[in-house]
Amino acid sequence: MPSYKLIYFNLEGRGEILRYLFSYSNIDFEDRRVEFADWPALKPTIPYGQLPVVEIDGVIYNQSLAIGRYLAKKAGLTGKSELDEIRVDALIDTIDDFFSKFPWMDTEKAKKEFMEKSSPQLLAYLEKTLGNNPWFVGDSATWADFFWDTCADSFESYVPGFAKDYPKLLALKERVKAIPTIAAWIKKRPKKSQ
Ligand SMILES: N[C@@H](CCC(=O)N[C@@H](CS)C(=O)NCC(=O)O)C(=O)O
Repeated sequence: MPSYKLIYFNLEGRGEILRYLFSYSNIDFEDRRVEFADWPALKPTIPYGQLPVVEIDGVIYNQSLAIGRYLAKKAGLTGKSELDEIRVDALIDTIDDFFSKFPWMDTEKAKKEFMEKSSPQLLAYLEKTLGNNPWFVGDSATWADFFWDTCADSFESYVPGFAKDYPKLLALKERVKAIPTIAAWIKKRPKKSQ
């Protein structure tokens, strides 16, 4: 088994999907959390100067979704057919587009306004895709379900209740969190949350 070190800030954000995927598969990983004060010194040593990265047997790999897809493949979480893989990737990319546009560094007011204006399109799409099924794609969980949960937790920490009118999407989050290996991770992870 290779050795894995996840390097990310001391928050959930873009690192949490990788922590979920490691945990889901019971893969041991070092969860290195960088303090913001230490980041300027570390940044020039990181490919493309952004986190998260994962060090696998001493080699650094960047881009959270490239790493996520690698881990999801190992875990059988990318979809059961090639066409299901398209559906899973489309969900991942759609949620990621939204995550990238969210004004993380702006004021609380700007975040709330962004959410009010832009989230209905995302949430309606996600709810329609889910329909009355337990998971977004196929008859079992994929990493798109996990990604929705981790990203929604980040949005929720800034704009509480942003998805309150979408009970099926909230129930999906609960289903993800109830998966035993994910529940075990959530129980043991640092309480600081974003
Ligand atoms: N597409 C990249 C985005 C990475 C990214 O935006 N990382 C942010 C934190 S979430 C970062 O490293 N910010 C610090 C910086 O750019 O100096 C990924 O998914 O890994």
